[in-house]
Amino acid sequence: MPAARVLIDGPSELVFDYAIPDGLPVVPGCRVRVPLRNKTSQGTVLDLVETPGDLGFALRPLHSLSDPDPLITPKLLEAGRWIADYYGCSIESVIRALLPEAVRTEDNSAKVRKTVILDKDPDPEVLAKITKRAPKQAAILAILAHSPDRKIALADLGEGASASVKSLVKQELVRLIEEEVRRDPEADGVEEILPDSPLPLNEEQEAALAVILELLQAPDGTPRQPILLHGVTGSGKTEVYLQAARRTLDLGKTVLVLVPEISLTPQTVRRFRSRFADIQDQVAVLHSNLSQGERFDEWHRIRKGKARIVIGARSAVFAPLPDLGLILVDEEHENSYKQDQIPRYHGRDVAVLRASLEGCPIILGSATPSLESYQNTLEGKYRLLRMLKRADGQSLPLIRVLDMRLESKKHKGGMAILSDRLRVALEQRVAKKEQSILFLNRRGFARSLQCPSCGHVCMCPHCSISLTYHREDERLMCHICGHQAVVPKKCPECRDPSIALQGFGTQKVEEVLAKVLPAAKIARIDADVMRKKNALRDLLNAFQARKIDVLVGTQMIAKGLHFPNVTLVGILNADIGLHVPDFRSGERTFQLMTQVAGRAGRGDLEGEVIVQTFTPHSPSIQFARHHDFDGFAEQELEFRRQFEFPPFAHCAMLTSRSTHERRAEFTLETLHRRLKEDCPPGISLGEPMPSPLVRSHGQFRFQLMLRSAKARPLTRHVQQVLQKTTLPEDVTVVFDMDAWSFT
Ligand SMILES: Nc1ncnc2c1ncn2[C@@H]1O[C@H](COP(=O)(O)OP(=O)(O)OP(=O)(O)O)[C@@H](O)[C@H]1O
Ligand SMILES: [Zn+2]
Ligand SMILES: [Zn+2]
Repeated sequence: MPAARVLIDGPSELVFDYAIPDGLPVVPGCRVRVPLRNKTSQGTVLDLVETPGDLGFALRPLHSLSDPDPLITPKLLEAGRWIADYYGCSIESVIRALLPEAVRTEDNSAKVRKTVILDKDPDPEVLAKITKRAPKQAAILAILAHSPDRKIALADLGEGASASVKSLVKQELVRLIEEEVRRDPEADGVEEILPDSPLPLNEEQEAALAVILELLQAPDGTPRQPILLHGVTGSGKTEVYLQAARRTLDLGKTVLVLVPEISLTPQTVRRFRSRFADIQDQVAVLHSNLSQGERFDEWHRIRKGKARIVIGARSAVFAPLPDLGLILVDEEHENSYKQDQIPRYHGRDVAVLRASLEGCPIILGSATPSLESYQNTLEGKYRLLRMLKRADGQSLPLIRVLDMRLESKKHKGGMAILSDRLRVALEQRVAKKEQSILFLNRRGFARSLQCPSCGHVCMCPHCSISLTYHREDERLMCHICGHQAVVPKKCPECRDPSIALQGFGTQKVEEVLAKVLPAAKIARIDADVMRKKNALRDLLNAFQARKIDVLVGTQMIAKGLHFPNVTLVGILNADIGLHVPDFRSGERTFQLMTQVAGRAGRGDLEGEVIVQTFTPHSPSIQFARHHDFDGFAEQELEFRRQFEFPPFAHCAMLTSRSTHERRAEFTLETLHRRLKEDCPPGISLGEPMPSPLVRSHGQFRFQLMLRSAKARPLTRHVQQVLQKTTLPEDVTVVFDMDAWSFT
């Protein structure tokens, strides 16, 4: 007799076996009610297990199914197990991600309303009788006959109608049912959706779509290689996604679209809504502002196959779509796909896994592919498709790199925010009624030491990343190998004593602009604006309507914006991101520059990009300037190979945190010592050291980097050590596999 192995809801991760009552169709993924001590609890069936006959006691039977169908499909459950194993987290934490809170709690049960339905008109004779004897009932019949779909909510018939309806039901003239109503997140109708139709594709798009269609139509069970679609900014990737999605729906299958963050990609979402305006009720957009009730309804609409296109950020990778036919991952290089809380999965990587389990094609698209995905194409794991021309026939914008060391001299040692060149370019645009966007690079934080006159940055001699400045003890430290140096009194390069920290914010930029461009309308997008509901959308709409001349923002607005009247894009401090202690800093700078530059010249007008930097010769800036992804990738991959960084190794972070500095440090040192004992071959263990952000939210943080060509042995080794180590109560230890953040 198989028993059900049930994971009980709740933080304690209890797992018990229960006997299955006869005839109850229990399968893995089902939600069940079970007896626990003297109460009833809910849980999720993880597995069916054979119990030995001589257990010596009888297993308690489970009570019932909470839902007639398994809420987690076998494939999603399998993906869940993979995540737990790969990222070293508990299956309970993964189940929480698979089944959102809103779906697990029973209080959010579907909203139903009583609805009266008229299936056929009553005989004229019968009707005549009713009209005479019961005019109220006759009136209800008349209303129904004229209602859309010949049905109406009981509540809409007004008070006191239920007795009449009851009587009509008794006479079998109408039916009364309980109908589920959708809590429609778009019901407030804030945005009008204008339908649009497919564009005739150009040659490159046609070729890309043909490959995707071939995979779509391949017989079930054919292995399908993931596709990396490298298309330059404005090459029309979205159009390819839209047409591939339509074909998938035509085949009777469903489509999952992952975007970096819904609030940051309003234009992409709007294009999907417009293209599928004819089947608007089949489109589900999962964003973080959904109420619990709305989330519950959308989730069930998806599971029942009513919503056949799902657009969402990383957690949508678990959307319970039946018959999944296609997965699209837009801007696959974006680091927001990595979840920064347990379970710390990477949405793109889980999407690739899910596609392989579901046997469906997956397209990873980007103008600046991640080196991980690109390396996978070089190794033949993924297939590379390219679109190197802009869809509208325009050329890629001209990029000018401005050496800010010269500007700084002009401003007598002070930091120039706006070069003369950029200021003049802005003035010209304002005069011509063309629009400009200015980006301020705020990735990481300016903790590296950079000389304002020559641009020199203090680097680690062993790791080729910048050293981090620690104010507390006036030291520079490498966050990979632990190398330490004293803060130089003069720039080692040019002897300038004003070597200093740099950093300014969007607000400061707005102030400066207001002074130099008094006639211009200037608006700013930053974290403050993002916190207000609809503020971003309203701002972008105003920009679209040309009510704003200059838009200032951080790179968080760089994604997917398409404004034909923008002819100038400025990047104020292109190299700040280069000097954060992160081996991906060069890659991020290249991506940022390319993406941001791609916002210029997207209409009939030609675009210009001005990049201000203290390190004009840095390779990421030069390759971006020449729109040379391959050149950049070749050089950067060589560096990663030499220093054993991803994609040539998996890189994990172990972090300890506590309000108690010594205890956090001591804990990590203990773990380090234990990790060192019988460390499996192939794992390279870094040294424990303070995190770059050594104090955050009142907690002290220490970190340790681990690298390994193979992921599993690393995760297992760390898990084993963690399991046999008792941590002090006030210390939290976090393990992050394939880490994307090193601060
Ligand atoms: N075949 C086509 N013919 C004409 N215009 C097209 C075609 N395909 C796309 N476009 C238009 O070109 C512009 C850029 O396309 P799209 O935004 O899809 O590019 P993208 O590759 O997704 O860009 P990005 O990566 O920069 O966000 C859009 O205005 C789109 O409507
Ligand atoms: Zn210098
Ligand atoms: Zn180092």
